[in-house]
Amino acid sequence: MMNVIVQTVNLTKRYKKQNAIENVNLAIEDGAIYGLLGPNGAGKSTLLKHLAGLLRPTQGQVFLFGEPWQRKHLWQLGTLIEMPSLYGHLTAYENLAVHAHLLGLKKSRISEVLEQVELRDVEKKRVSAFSLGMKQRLGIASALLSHPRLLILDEPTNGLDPAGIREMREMIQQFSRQGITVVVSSHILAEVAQIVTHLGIISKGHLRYQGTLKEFIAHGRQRIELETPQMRQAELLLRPHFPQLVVQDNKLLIPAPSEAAASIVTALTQHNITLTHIDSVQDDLETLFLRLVESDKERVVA
Ligand SMILES: Nc1ncnc2c1ncn2[C@@H]1O[C@H](COP(=O)(O)OP(=O)(O)OP(=O)(O)O)[C@@H](O)[C@H]1O
Repeated sequence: MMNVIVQTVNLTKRYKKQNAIENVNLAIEDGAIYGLLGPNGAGKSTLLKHLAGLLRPTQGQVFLFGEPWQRKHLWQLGTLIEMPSLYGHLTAYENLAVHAHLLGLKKSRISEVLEQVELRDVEKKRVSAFSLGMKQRLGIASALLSHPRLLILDEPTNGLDPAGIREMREMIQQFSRQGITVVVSSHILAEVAQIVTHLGIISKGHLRYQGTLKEFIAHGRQRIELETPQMRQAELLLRPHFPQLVVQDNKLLIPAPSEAAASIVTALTQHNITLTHIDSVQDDLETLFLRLVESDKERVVA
């Protein structure tokens, strides 16, 4: 069995009248790249702040590394939540030196983390001249200083251009290869889908899905799409077997796995119905994600 290093049990945070998160049971395995996905206001930051000890739960518990949350865990935890706090008038190196000093770390560690986030050649540049992406990377460098086992990145791709997003993805994969478990939140599935091993989907404060990316993809509905000049006959023939089939854009859409295609072709051929096109189609990740999130639209978090 895999080692779960982050766990929340019925985690609930209430702000005045509203639960920002409600009964969230998160389980993150050691070595995972866990994508926490959800639309704006879903509760991602609130959840991650609890893991970082920045918020206290209204109800429920947080466990890190198999123990109830404790301050000592901060040594094994690197976080980038909201904008990193940086001194614009100081250089990248000096910014990290401030943190390294507070943590009692050797100066050599600063160069190592600057290397890891590829900022070594601009380490003498003032941070006020940095782009957003460079600032994000410097924030991550700071989070890496204490050799964390677990890295929590809240929307690190927010506001980055496509090249910056790709660099961030590559960096996360690199951290993972070094043995760091990474939790990364985003409101855009496509930005992290290529790299995550696990997904948690949160909507209106509820964790709506949690599992491996593979399991998530398997959730996608499969359908067979076919085209024929004898649409009406084909529909009449197939509807008794597939009551949920629909006709759309001159195609028959049949909710069925790809294995059903062979028997469909046989049945149509036996009835002299000509097929001009047949294909097996699976919902893409974005469609699945939106379906989960939208099915929650009417839900009221009280
Ligand atoms: N300090 C606060 N006081 C009152 N309500 C808050 C506070 N912080 C967050 N909320 C509310 O809790 C809910 C969840 O917010 P949260 O910031 O965790 O969402 P999010 O998924 O991180 O969103 P985003 O992608 O926009 O950052 C929202 O409805 C938000 O308005």
